[in-house]
Amino acid sequence: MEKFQQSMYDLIVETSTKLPKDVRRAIARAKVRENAGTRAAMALDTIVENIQMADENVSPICQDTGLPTFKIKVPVGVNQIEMKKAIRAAIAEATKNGKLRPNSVDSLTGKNSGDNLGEGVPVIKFEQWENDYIDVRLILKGGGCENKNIQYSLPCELEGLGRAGRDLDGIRKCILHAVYQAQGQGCSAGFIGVGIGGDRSSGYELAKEQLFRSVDDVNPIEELRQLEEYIMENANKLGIGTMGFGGESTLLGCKIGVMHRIPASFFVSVAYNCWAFRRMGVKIDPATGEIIEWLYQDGEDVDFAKELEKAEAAAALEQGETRVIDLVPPLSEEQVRQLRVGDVVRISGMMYTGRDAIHKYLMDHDAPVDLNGQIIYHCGPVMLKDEEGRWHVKAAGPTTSIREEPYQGDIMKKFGVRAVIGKGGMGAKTLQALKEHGGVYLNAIGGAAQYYADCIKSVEGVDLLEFGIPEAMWHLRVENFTAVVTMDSHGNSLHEDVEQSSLEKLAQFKEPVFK
Ligand SMILES: O=C(O)C[C@H](O)C(=O)O
Ligand code: SF4
Repeated sequence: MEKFQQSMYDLIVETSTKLPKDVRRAIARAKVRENAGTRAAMALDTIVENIQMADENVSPICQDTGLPTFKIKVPVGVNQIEMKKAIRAAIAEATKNGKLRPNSVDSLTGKNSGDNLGEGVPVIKFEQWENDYIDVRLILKGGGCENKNIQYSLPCELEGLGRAGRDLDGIRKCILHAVYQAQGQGCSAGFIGVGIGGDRSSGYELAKEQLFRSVDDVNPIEELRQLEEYIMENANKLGIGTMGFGGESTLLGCKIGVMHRIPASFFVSVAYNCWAFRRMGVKIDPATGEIIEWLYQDGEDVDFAKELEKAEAAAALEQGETRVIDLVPPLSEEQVRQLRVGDVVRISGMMYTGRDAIHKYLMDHDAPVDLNGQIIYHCGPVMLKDEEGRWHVKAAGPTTSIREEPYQGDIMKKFGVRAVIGKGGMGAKTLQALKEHGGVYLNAIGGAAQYYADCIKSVEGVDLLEFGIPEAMWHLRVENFTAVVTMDSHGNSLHEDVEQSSLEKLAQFKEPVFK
């Protein structure tokens, strides 16, 4: 088994940097479905470009490399303790090389371990089987989509859909609702795994297990095959679209599993995965530890380079209609008040990262830099330090902004911040503050971590690094950083509009379908 650690390192790097073929095909299908020239089509073009860049740079597709979860099947007699050690060493190595973001945080002290190791992290689950090879599957599921997982206890009342009973039709309603409640915040278009039955923990476990199925497989249970097909057809009618921008592609895959339950409980658990669906698998020779075969690689590959050529043509078409505005901070109130939902902005100059820890800190501390007229970027990047002590950005896409909702408006007013960049949009409190203070919310494309890293020309400083790499305040000099205005200073919010219209569409699915 001497090669096992190297094999695990290769599996981690491949999973973080290259999407499997079945996922690529699903994304290509979404592109075909999307109407050219729309914001959703533009978002999909950025996603495709990002996938291509991650391939070429062998760098993380998304900066959030998740909570690494390994599912391993071993022949009887294989030493699981040694395997665990090798996996932990491979994880630490991949983190050191910038293939994973240091993502393991002590839940009580908030301290980042720095190497992705920690209490219960990574997750490694073993099972024995009677085959003569080892099967290792890995999923890197990020926090934004993990936060959109949801569990229903039937019977229940669902917004838009009414009563959901303890039957197939009740399950149907839960799944549609799960897609609706995620909106664009889990970086739609997404993939869902559904677990029917079990208890609260085994139900979620079953839901996550479904994410290891191939996107193109067919459910062997006839009712579930029908339900999967129904969901794929109808969830895309909710009009949430890529990034929640509205559009035709909201869901890229739906896999449903079932297990027994106890009489009093009836859970439907849904695991939501973003478009950056990073899961991979290998077969391993138990004698040497070498990789015998890569999984999820059947069928046709998608040539995203060709897709990009088509995208360029569409973008040229679109530019005539959309206002594209160049911004160089510091921004004045007047400049910001001129921006309207739907405008595209291109930023050159400085921006400062700030996410959960920074927002909480700024509520009762001074800012380490003058933020007057500046832009805060909701981002937890992957950073590497070179031998001379200079920092380099390895991946830097936006994080889910709604987590900062309790703080954002107050922080903008307190420090004179004029714009925030993130993804998924923010709520009523921030919208009100944008109006009162003269501010704007800019939506970047979630998961496009290579695309944005490329816009960052230098790292000019860092504050509060004691919060850990993802949570520190990084001072970034950018060039032509592109984002869409989705909330403006006149009370308009694209997110509010899409949420409202998708709720109306959800209500169309109220009547029973499966008797
Ligand atoms: O932690 C992050 O960088 C992002 C997270 O995955 C998110 O979707 O908000
Ligand atoms: S930022 Fe988006 S793409 Fe990245 S892990 Fe979070 S949900 Fe997924």
